[in-house]
Amino acid sequence: MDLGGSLVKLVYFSPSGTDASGRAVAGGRLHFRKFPSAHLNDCMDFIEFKKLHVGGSGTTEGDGEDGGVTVKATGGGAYKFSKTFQDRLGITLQKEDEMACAVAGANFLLETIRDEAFTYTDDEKAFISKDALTRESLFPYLLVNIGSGVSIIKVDKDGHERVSGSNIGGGTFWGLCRLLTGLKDYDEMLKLSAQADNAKVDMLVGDIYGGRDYPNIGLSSETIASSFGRVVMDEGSLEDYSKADITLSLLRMISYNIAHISTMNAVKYGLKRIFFGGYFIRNHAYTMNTISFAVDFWSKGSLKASFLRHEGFLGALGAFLQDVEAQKNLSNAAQQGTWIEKFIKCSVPPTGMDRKRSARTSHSSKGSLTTPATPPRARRDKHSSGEETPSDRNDPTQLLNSAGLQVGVLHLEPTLETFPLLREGRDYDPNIFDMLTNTTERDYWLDTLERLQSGLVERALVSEPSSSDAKERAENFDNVFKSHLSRLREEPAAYGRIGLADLFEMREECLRFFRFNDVYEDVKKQENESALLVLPDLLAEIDSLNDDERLLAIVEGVLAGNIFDWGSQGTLDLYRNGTILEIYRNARSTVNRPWAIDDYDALRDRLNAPNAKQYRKALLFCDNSGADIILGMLPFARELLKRGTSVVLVANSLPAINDITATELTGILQATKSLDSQLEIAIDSGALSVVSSGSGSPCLDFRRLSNEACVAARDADLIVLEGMGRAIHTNYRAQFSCDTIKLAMIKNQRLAEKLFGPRGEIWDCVVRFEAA
Ligand SMILES: Nc1ncnc2c1ncn2[C@@H]1O[C@H](COP(=O)(O)OP(=O)(O)O)[C@@H](O)[C@H]1O
Ligand SMILES: CC(C)(COP(=O)(O)O)[C@@H](O)C(=O)NCCC(=O)O
Ligand SMILES: [Mn+2]
Repeated sequence: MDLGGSLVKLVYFSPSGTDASGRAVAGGRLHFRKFPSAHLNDCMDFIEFKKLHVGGSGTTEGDGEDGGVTVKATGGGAYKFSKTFQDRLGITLQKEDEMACAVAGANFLLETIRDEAFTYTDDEKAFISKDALTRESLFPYLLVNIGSGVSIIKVDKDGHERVSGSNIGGGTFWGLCRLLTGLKDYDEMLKLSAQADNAKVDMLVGDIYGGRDYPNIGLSSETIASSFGRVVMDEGSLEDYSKADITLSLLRMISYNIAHISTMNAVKYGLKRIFFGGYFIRNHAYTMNTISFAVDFWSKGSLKASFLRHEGFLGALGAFLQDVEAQKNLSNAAQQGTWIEKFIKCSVPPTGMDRKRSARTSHSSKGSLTTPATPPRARRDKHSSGEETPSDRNDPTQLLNSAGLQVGVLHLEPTLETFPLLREGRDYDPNIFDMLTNTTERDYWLDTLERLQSGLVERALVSEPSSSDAKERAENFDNVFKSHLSRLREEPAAYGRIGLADLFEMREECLRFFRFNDVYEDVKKQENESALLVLPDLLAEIDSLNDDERLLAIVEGVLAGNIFDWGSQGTLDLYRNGTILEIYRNARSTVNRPWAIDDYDALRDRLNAPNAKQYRKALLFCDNSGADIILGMLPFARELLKRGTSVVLVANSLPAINDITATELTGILQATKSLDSQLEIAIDSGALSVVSSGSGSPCLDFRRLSNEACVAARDADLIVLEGMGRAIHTNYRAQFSCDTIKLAMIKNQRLAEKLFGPRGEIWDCVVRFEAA
């Protein structure tokens, strides 16, 4: 914990415990929460609700006074509230140095978390690349923590020193603002300042020089000559000024002052980089613009201000990292594993937790952590006390906005690794386009996902006909996911450099958060059963063809099967006008060459040339259930097996839309054994096997693949990526160190045009063959 003058910040780790199959796994999640220091009870309620006071990682059980846990704590409140925590929760606060914690937090974030640091110019975030933030290139730097007061710390590779500070900080802004405007809500103050004109309050250079610049010393007429100086000129009193203008003027005064002192210190110590943290910044555009401008101005362009997304949590995270156990666990796990940030706010507990709580609620004055019984409304409490009110807290939309969504939950996934056959290394970006800079694409996909929402919510409801709270959970899912979408519309860089893959994954995570674990379960089951019925005839038909005809029929089968993607509007529309069988027949008869991307000849030559050397081992990354996997990918696998290639089918660990999961696929393979002797032999001998990918998304990020898929890849010489999510939205340009086949049917008109130009059309296909 970091118990500051204004806010209490809490960082806690929830260990994973066991995975889906019940195996113990390392890793877990780092959560970030803040509470107003004035409402310490809310913080203690939360600790009690989450049972953080009964031990776990980051707390040390049984070694505090009275056998309670100890919690690493920093900030003045660690002293001031020591007794309060002991009395109410039996927690012993173990005091840690504030500067050491801020530095430890900053270093950890900079070295570990993707897109943590960014520069800010004219309302635009530019994320600092990981290469600039390695141990070698990061140090020394200046860390400026703007909390209630300001600490200025010089950080070296092996130590730090608080070189300066200022009493004019976030608390000053907040205090003066309250006095001058009567406003108490911090966010309201910031919002106000966005539509204000500080020139009404500040004395500008132009006010003194009769509207002219003062070019000799580089001052434009717009430069503030004297903050609040205009008031004296105008002989004004408080009523004459708008709250908004006063707020902005204060904000600029304080931001400039801090930036100025920081720049002088950076220059004095010869430091090239300044990172600004602390909750004062609040990811607020005006504040960051002002600080960036001032650093640039006072350093004559030689320095740039950088900001941290976890701005307010440096101290609390640093305190957490002081715990020896926590440190050991994290660094062990992080050595092989990956940190993945997920933006599903756990602010709205699933209703199950709600129940548990109400049963044992007795101490709490406000039932503040429960899920609403009525649908949440997007409104703001007019009589806001300046803090999140219980009604705000019950409102997922409001929570997402007011809780400051620029930080997510950090998942430590010790079993996910970079795919060994990925050729690009550090430069690899799975996404086909950059959502941050490409506004048209961003808008299109945000719109598309928004339009698909109502159908998905309906599906979620239908998938749980006998659940009494399904309606409520579906509504919460809808609200939370939509607020993510609107958050991204408002501030595209809110979550760092996320791409389309992250959006699709976020949607799945949101579903899971509201306990919709597999909304297509029955659809998948039914389509798998139907496809299995047809499989023997299809295999007989395929076997009657000669080598070239057979390969072509098999590839066509994969493409046709890939039409069954219930996440695309195009397929959903087809289904309204025809049966599954009709869609399949029609797809089979229309996937004719030439395809939009057609490397088939090269592929055929590679496989069917007279002396062709067959592949040793192939990894097939599978996509959808039903006809796609059973009538498309399995015959393809069987063909490779026939040629002596061993085949590993890689499928999702967790459900995503109607994608086949590894568990389901294992069941399907068992079922095929009685239908086809070749498959039976291959399965029993281990020549055909299934591994899970580690993913629960319709897309694939090769930087975080399951350990078993990575192990399976070691001696593979062919990989096959199937589907729009895995081969187009992601990995379209990815390059691998072995031969690669990318197969997909494009189920979106606009995407087809984007890929193939004006002649591109929905249902076009991609057959790409790339030699190692
Ligand atoms: N919701 C909020 N409530 C209060 N202060 C906020 C809020 N959001 C941002 N702030 C600003 O952040 C400052 C506190 O920053 P923080 O880094 O938490 O420092 P401290 O540890 O001193 O509390 C406040 O003084 C205020 O300027
Ligand atoms: C989520 C998907 C990438 C899955 O496609 P698949 O990988 O199954 O081919 C796809 O359904 C999609 O992009 N849907 C949204 C766009 C649309 O409705 O056209
Ligand atoms: Mn799919």
